[in-house]
Amino acid sequence: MGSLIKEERDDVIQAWFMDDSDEDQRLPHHRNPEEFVSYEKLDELGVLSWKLDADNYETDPELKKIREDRGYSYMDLIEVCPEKLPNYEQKIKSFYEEHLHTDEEIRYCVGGSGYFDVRDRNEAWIRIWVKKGALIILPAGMYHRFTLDSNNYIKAMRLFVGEPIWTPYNRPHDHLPARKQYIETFVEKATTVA
Ligand SMILES: CSCCC(=O)/C(O)=C/O
Ligand SMILES: [Fe+2]
Repeated sequence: MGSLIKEERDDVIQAWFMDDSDEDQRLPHHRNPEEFVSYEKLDELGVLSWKLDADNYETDPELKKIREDRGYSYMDLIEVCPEKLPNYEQKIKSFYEEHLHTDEEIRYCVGGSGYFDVRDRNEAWIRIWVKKGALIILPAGMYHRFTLDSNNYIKAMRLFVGEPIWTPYNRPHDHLPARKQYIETFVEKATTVA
């Protein structure tokens, strides 16, 4: 995972660069050889992650603190499977269209698993596999998509600051302020390093 020291998070979150194959989106799509992506690299892209106690999410003090620190007042649960999600086929298709949101996308996997794919600075796809216990935050303005894996089920907590806005803006939506601000963070980081 880029670092030789194993982290607790590795059990529930893994990330790797994707191959270019058009095969079933629910397959892992590793490159050959596999190229894993470190948390540091995800962090540079603005993607944050934690491993939490998903069996006790209702009382978990760590989740409570993250919500308080980041102002996540809204919370609901979504189950992605044909029996539980209305308009399942349509939703699955739209989740996998490359899109961005004008706010963070915060998802906490409390059951099942799935893949969040995000673009790196060179437009390569990074696949982030989340399993039970993984909380991830994708920054506003980042192009991404979501698919179930071959287990075909995820139960996720959705968090938000205030009233949620779920609108996906399919690529291209480069003119949106959220996208411009996201790009600007790279420019700022590059300037700071130089
Ligand atoms: C696992 S939650 C469903 C996916 C979703 O809400 C989203 O916006 C994907 O980008
Ligand atoms: Fe999204």
